[in-house]
Amino acid sequence: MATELTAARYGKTKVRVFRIVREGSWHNIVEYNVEALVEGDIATSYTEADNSVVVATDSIKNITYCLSLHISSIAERFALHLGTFLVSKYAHLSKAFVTVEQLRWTRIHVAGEASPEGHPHSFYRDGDDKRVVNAVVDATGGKDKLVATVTSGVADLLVLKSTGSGFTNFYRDEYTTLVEVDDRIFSTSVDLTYTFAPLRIAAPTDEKKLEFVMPLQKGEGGYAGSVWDEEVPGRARAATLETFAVDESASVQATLYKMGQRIIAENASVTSVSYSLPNKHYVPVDMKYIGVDNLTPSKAEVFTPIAAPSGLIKATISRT
Ligand SMILES: O=c1[nH]c(=O)c2[nH]c(=O)[nH]c2[nH]1
Repeated sequence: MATELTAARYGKTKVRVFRIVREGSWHNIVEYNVEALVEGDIATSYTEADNSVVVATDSIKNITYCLSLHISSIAERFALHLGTFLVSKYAHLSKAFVTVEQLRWTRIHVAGEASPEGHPHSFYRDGDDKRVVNAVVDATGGKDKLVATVTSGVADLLVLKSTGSGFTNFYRDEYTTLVEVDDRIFSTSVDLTYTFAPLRIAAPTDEKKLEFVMPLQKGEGGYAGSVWDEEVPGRARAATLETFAVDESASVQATLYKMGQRIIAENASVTSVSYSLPNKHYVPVDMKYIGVDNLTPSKAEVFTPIAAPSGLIKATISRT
């Protein structure tokens, strides 16, 4: 029997990092869940039990912690830093795939407090949605010609509107039982990713590569391609929420497209936007048994949330 190793990638996942950035008594915090996987000349570790080519996943975890000392609040920057480090430090590793999931921590505001920016060291979790960054750092064209592809976005942003949504004029045939409605609940858990133009990254020159800090901020130079814009995550989240709220939704599909159009329009560095939107159905309860009309869409007040099945609407909108 002939076999061949056709793909191989390994690394550490679920590396949990919490970092305090101390500016005297003023603290900034970030919490990341990190995955860092690598590809390269590692085939013999699978095919010949040759561990000499394996940078242990434990070491990859340790590197993640070390680079955490350089964390800024910009998850993209951290992901690129880690990916660049891995392919620069190890000659035989040619690609790094880094995913950073950032959890929400928002500063608490205390009534009468001195600082309008909030409490110096106290925070709360103000939502279960996460910022998610995927960075691929590719050294296959040479260690001095690193190319990075970055997609960022939001996961698990749960939204609901109680009207301003309908679904009519859909295709009908012998399988159609769905009734047209001009008023319904629209709820979804937004998964959004947006892609930046590929970046060229200056190879680290620092001998001690741990001290190498990514030259990724505006004006620092060292990379070509799109201009890095730290405001994109906030704008993309706001565009998603606001479009969802104000759109007189003809369908999940139509609202999704408007959200994507707005993100592309507002963010020059974004080349494409993808959404994955489950249509979380809420079914009006038939309350005829107590003489209440709860089935007329615009009058319905009592619903059963249906966990499964749900619709699932996906699309990518690209700049042309
Ligand atoms: O917005 C919607 N899009 C659909 O494709 C669909 N299909 C369905 O049954 N309900 C809905 N709603």
